Amino acid sequence: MARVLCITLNPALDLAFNLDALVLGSVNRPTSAQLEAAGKGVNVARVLAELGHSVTVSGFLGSENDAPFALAFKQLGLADAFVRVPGSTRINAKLAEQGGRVTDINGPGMPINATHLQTLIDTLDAELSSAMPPQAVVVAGSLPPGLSLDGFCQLLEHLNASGVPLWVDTSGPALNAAIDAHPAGIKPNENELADWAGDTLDTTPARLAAAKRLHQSGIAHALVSAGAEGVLWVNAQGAWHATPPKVTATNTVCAGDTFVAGMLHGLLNQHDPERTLRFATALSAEAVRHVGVGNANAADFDSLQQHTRIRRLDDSITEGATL
Ligand SMILES: Nc1ncnc2c1ncn2[C@@H]1O[C@H](COP(=O)(O)OP(=O)(O)OP(=O)(O)O)[C@@H](O)[C@H]1O
Ligand SMILES: O=P(O)(O)OC[C@@]1(O)O[C@H](CO)[C@@H](O)[C@@H]1O
Repeated sequence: MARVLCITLNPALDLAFNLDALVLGSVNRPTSAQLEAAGKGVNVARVLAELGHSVTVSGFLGSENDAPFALAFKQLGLADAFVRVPGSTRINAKLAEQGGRVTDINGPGMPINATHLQTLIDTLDAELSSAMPPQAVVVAGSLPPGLSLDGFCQLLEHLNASGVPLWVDTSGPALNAAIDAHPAGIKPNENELADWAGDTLDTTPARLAAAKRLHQSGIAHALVSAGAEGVLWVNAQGAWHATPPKVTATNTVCAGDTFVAGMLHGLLNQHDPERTLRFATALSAEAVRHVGVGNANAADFDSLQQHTRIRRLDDSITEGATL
């Protein structure tokens, strides 16, 4: 099993409510509520740890409410390299209705300054130059207030310079900056990538063209996801489309993070591309059936994998996928 460093610059406590139907402007009484240490990189770390990898988590945490994170990291066996900064980590509300609609209310997060960023870079340097350095680094989620795009680029350049494959999953202007940094892997969804692509990506050919452009720009693993319509993957060995199995989607919040973790799991284990993509797609479909990340130990996980459709989109030779 591999060592992975998962960085969440703007983590969150996710407050997930299940509601029959959300009524705006009224008192809503959810049927259940759950508070969990989260944020995209933390979610990726959860999945990888459950799959048996050795995972270190880092980023910025508010020192005033870090107890639920410390507890979750202990329970999951995650090594905690988060930099504590004054203040409270944000709380993001996830309102899931019976019909499958999910409303996310994501707070801005705690302000970060240049000293905090330098402390983080020093912390990450220590991880990267340790006797057992990570075999992959993931940076996932939005940027906290005070962390400029220049600061983000500086961080990405620094991580890239270590030579460890870097995967980035973010949105908005930070996504464009990440693409320019040429990480090893990237997985925007079709809406997040539309701005960079200069077009709506509402068809498979449009998403394939965008994924090819991403790959040609120097990104080894270009992935574009589109919810239930599946995901496109372009790398040096070829191009694939995966269609997830049909499931009842009750909470899609962690689907993308589960997918990224599933891809890394396959690549780090040097599984072939089809097996890698099938596993990641089935695991992310598993995730949308409930609150939280996907569970590869679900009783019907084999069946979910069997009902995941993988299509090769080109004629090039398939070899083992590498990170
Ligand atoms: N309704 C669904 N049914 C089956 N699988 C789904 C569904 N929604 C998402 N998935 C799976 O999850 C993967 C990622 O989903 P999506 O494209 O919504 O990513 P995302 O927008 O990054 O997710 P997130 O909500 O975590 O930010 C998809 O490629 C698919 O495999
Ligand atoms: O505001 P960001 O950083 O873009 O997204 C944060 C977030 O919505 O992403 C995860 C799901 O992917 C949640 O755990 C978390 O609340």
